[in-house]
Amino acid sequence: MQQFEVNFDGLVGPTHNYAGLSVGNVASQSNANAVSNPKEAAKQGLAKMKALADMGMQQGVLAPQERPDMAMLRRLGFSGTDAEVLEKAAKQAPQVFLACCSASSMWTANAATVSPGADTADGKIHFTPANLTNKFHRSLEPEVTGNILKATFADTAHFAHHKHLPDNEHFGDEGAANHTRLCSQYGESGVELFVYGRYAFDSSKPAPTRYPARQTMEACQAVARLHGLDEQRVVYIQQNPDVIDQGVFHNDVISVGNQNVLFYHQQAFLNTPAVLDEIKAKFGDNPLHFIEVPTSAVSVQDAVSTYLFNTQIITLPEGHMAIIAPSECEENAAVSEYLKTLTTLGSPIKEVKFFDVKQSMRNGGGPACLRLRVAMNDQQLAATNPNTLMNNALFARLNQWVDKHYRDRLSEQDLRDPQLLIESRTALDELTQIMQLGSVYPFQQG
Ligand SMILES: N=C(N)NCCC[C@H](NC(=O)CCC(=O)O)C(=O)O
Repeated sequence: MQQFEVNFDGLVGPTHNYAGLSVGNVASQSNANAVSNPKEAAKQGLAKMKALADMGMQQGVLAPQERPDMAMLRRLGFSGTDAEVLEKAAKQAPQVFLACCSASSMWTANAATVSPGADTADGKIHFTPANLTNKFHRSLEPEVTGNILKATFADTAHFAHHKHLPDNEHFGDEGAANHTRLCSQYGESGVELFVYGRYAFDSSKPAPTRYPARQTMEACQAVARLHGLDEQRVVYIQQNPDVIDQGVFHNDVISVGNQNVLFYHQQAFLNTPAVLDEIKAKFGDNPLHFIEVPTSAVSVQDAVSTYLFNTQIITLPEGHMAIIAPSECEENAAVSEYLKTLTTLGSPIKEVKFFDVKQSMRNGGGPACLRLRVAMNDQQLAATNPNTLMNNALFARLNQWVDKHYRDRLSEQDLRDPQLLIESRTALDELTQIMQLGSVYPFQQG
């Protein structure tokens, strides 16, 4: 039986824009009100997906969500025709309106936490959509995320879907962005690392003071329980509150792992030596590589501005690993210098490949934010909706679809245009046919 890690990247939605919605996310805040280019954003994402597929990787696509979120605007009391709802919301509550327009579901590292069958009690792949409670615009995602995941991984013989955790900050959950799995081979049982920023029910514990900790310890434990994980193969790690206060709003901004490699910044975690000891003990005797990047080589500030750790570490069919980095890493002297030495350290990482995902980076989303990892075997892959898997035909079809429906310029003013809502729904309706997802969107159900 063959084993793979399949990356499911989020397709950028037609309303991709910069609204400064994420307090604690430096890029989001500093690009507030910049003019976006949804067409370019979607194409940058598709180019990355195609490049990985061309490297021999299994690559999937997750559909974007319906925005503006008309159901939410109506739930919040804006009434009338669709055009009237948009107009009233934009005028009376501009920040609420902008939140309901965000294309943030593109960052599928926050779509869900996924545990492969090798780790779960029943041998199925388990999915729990993230509730994303800390940011209103992101809290709009989990229901439809669940629909899209079920349409992509429909076969209940292989896949188990849970409801997202309670919509409350006590169970704040940001999905795979705070979850890493270490293993020797993808099909063998691994050690799952759950990283949290604070304790919800114990205020005596350390917590950041400037920016929010989005993920709680209690949420991590709930997901591990739901997925039927063995506690002897789970490590709960507290993120260093000082780095959250410097803009590390998710663990995947300061640490990333793949198979037997954990790549992390010196300041990423609290009590690092104890954390590493626990990982080693639970991982067992097979070789394990900890690559710690010292502050003297790369500052936390450079890590945040270049997204050195929001890289994808992938195992190529040839057997060695490559690191997929945003082009910002190449443009920063300290980080590009570090990456040159990284491939000579004797670890499995032998290659660095740079990608331009600037449209996403300006909102604080690097290559790793754009993908959800699902480790699976060939039977599970065969049970996955084949129309979501990247190949030459799907790449060409999705590029055509983007060309037909997406704008190349979007400002705050444009978001209230009722025509944009019609364009977006027309595009998504067609997409559900291309990807054979069924009626996953509220506008298709009402
Ligand atoms: N690190 C990972 N895995 N994901 C990155 C998510 C970026 C996203 N940005 C935003 O939602 C900005 C939207 C705006 O400001 O318009 C967020 O902060 O949740």
